[in-house]
Order: sequence, then structure tokens, then C-alpha cells
Amino acid sequence: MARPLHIAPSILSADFARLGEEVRAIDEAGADWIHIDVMDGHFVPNLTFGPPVMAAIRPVTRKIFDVHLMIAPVDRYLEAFAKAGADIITVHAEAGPHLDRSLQTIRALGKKAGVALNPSTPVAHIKHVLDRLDLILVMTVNPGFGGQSFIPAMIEKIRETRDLVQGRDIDIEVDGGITAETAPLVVKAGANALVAGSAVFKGDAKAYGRNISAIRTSAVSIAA
Ligand SMILES: O=C(CO)[C@@H](O)[C@H](O)COP(=O)(O)O
Ligand SMILES: [Fe+2]
Repeated sequence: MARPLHIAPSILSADFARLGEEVRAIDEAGADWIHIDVMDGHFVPNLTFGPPVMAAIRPVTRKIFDVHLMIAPVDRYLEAFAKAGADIITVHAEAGPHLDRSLQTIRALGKKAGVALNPSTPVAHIKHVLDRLDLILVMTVNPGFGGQSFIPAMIEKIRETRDLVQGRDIDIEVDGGITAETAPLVVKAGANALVAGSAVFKGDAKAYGRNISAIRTSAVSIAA
């Protein structure tokens, strides 16, 4: 049976001066998860926010906090993000020397564990940690910035990931350049969690619901 579809707006594209209101707006607009991009200026060439900002927006919504950590080394920060209200914590495959240990730590903190694969990272990298995973994030752009173009070669990688996890309770998430146009392609290939930043946070808050629906409708249309 097909896994449920989750639309996860990335607050990287929100107006940071009104972050709480923006989170409330996407909650009311029908977001399934709230995607939180944490960047360290080292693993990726950009800086965003950390646990205190996350803790500040935690009371605004009960939706799943889907936390994408672009931090290396990552292990020393896992507990802080768990305490700040993360539900899913995703680390990059290259974010530390001991991926298996990082994933064990996340689950020991009572959170769902995810691994993110950069566009150039082979799917085979995670073949031996599947038992530790709740989610695989296939990056469809190079991490670091919102508003980049979807990399078409990632379609084949999503298929490969889907084949690898067959029969397991693992979500396949995609992140980068997801729009109403690319959504059906990634869902057809096997993705069931779609991150979208610039395609959701365009126009004013009244448009967010329409933007989310447009992605969901086109994603579902291909699945039907
Ligand atoms: O992790 C990242 C970027 O590194 C993403 O979550 C972006 O925030 C997605 O933005 P769009 O490509 O949807 O604008
Ligand atoms: Fe992300």
C-alpha cells in the first residue's frame, strides 16, 4: 500500500522577522510537517538558526517538526535539537565519521531518525544502516540555499532508494526545487514526503494554502 503523502514547507523561505506568524500561517494552510533547515556555515555555505529559535516556535504549532541538520560534526548537537522540540532529526551521511552511532543516538533520544544524501552521495552509502532509519532524504539540489533548480538526475536516485527500502517502514523525502511541476515526477519515482520552500512561501500568507494545495494536487494526480 502507498505511504501517506506529507507536504513539508521549509521555513528557510519564510519572513524571519515574523517567524512565529509564518509558522502559524503554514500550519493553518495545511502543512503536514514543518521543515526546519539548520545550517552551520561549514558543512554548507550558509548560516541559519539553532535550538533556541526552534524552541521559540515550538509552541506555535503541534505539527511534526522535521529538522534537517546541515551541521558537521553533528553528534554534539543532537540532544539540544531533541530538547528544542524536534520530531524527526535528519543528519547528512557525511556529517560525522560514525553515521550508525548518530542514528542510534537520535532514536535513543526518542526521535525519528533520518539520513540525507547529497546529490553526489551514492544510495549504497546507507545500505548497512537501514534498520536504524525512519526516513531517507534525497537532496534534489546541493544543500545550502532555497530557490535552486531541481536536479533531474535525482529521479533515478529516488527510484533506487525506493527499491532499496522495499518492505520497510521508511519515508522517502525529497528536498530542493520541489514545485507543482516537479512533485509528480518525484512521487512517481517513489518519494512520499515533499519539502518545498520557495514554492510555498510565495505571495502573501493568504496564498500559502493555494500553494500547498497545488503541490499536493499535482503529486496525487500522478499517483492516482
Ligand atoms: O535544505 C534545503 C536547502 O539546503 C531546503 O530545505 C530548501 O529550503 C528548499 O528550498 P526550495 O528549493 O524548495 O526553495
Ligand atoms: Fe532542507
